Amino acid sequence: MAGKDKQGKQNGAAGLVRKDGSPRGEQGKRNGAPGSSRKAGAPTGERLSGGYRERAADGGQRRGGGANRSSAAIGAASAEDVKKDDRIVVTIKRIGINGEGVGYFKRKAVFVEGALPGEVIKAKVTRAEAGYLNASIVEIEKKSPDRQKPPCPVYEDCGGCQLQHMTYEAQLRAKEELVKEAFQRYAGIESLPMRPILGMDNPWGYRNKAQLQTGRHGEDIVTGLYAAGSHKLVDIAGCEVQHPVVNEVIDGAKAVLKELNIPIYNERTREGAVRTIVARVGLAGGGVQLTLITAVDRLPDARRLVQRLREKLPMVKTIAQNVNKGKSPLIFGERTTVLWGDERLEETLGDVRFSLSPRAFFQLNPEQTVKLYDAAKEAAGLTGEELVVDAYCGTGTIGMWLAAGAREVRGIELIPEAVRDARDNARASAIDNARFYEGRAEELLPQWVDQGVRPDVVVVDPPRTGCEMPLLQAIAKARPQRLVYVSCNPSTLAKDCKVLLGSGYRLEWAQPVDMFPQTAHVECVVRLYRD
Ligand SMILES: C[S@@+](CC[C@H](N)C(=O)[O-])C[C@H]1O[C@@H](n2cnc3c(N)ncnc32)[C@H](O)[C@@H]1O
Repeated sequence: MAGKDKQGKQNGAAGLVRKDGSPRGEQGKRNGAPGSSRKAGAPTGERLSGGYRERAADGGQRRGGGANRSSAAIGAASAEDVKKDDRIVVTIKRIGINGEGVGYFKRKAVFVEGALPGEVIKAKVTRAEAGYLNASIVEIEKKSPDRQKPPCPVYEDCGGCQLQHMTYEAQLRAKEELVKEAFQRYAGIESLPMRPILGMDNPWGYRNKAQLQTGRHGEDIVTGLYAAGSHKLVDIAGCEVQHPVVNEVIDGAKAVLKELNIPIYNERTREGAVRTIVARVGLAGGGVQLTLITAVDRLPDARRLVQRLREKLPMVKTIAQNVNKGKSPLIFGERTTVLWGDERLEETLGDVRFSLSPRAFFQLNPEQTVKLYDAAKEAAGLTGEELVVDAYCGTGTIGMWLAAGAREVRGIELIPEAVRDARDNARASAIDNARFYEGRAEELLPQWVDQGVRPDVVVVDPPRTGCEMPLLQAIAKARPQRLVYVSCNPSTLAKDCKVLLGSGYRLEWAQPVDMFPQTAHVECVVRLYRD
């Protein structure tokens, strides 16, 4: 999944904040099985919870000689005896899929938020299940050299990033390990042919879009994310993973809303007008698209508001209003009106052009998206003769990336709006050998195969849950020579690869790409082939 923005989801599903201020991870953050991916509110590129406050950074010089112990019970004889609130000492082995440290207590997996590989942690058990323990840091007995002070002052509360307490080099290593470990565990591949992860030279300021809830702290307007399950809005002004121009526009818009006394929406009372500010910067020189999402039809003082925004923020090329009166976690409502400026933001990714309406999806980290798509192109190994199926195609970007090298591309996508965008984007880029079909990949591809369609290359880029079995079966039946699997979830990637390996494919290489530095996300392209 490449830089998916999940436009619809509110960031507010992220972030746990303990009332007592102790490290997070104690309030059922891990609701599913260990290592399971977070589904709700945890799409790629969107905000995940997982900040952490280091409590006892004593450099590992504490009593007890913990540094030499792999794990030790404090008040418990075996892993099965361990209960909530018990203290244990655990050595962290690796980073888990949500950015937490993973260790073992008497062979039982322990998930410790904020802990790093190599660290020895005295931890308090926050959840004791048959197969795993969740625990929070009480004290770091041995500290990793990879630990750093998170640059962001609201790292813990915001929850948008999970790995700021780790150096970037260590983040990249941890992501490679995540991929390897998933293939060992779920596909039985001990020695994955994996290329070094593609990271960023500057792992900050890469997000081209912010969509922030608005609220008031006294006189001030704040923009940020709601901590999960609460009405606490964490102000993330100046967020360092956002593009600086995006931050500038958010700040300027806030100042104008305050100056004109525009009513800010109150999540609790459900009164007020402006509930979300969305700013997207076009890196191809298109300026900034600014959208105010309101809980009311009429934006108060709209004329003066537009005028002041234009004066204060000359980089803004579109000012739009979207109306969302709903209670659901979706950010955008159905109706968007451009109040001033360009209807669309013109963007490019390589040679592909995008004409983006305020709601349209676009990759959040274009620099890394190009690396991901280039890896997909290499994996596809096109000669100009191929029929390529791009399953789960979203707005069609991967298919369009490949179209020039293929005879024909057929994209399949579930969401009608995305299919329309894909068609528009293909037209804008004068790509005439790509068609986009609305439907379920696991239904359409089997139908096509039954009708005798035989793709030479299939690309899949499914949601975190991975591919549906009927799709994998249809691929096995159609026997495309090359299979390109693009994934944002190493676990489901490895599981699906196991099925594909069982149906005659071989795995040539895996290429991890760091689409979202400072977060626990890792994308991966895998090339599979058969003779
Ligand atoms: C990970 S995104 C991939 C987007 C695209 N390949 C890109 O690079 O931007 C997954 C896409 O699959 C779509 N999707 C989810 N379930 C689907 C299904 N059963 N059949 C087809 N598309 C589906 C989602 O709407 C989403 O656009």
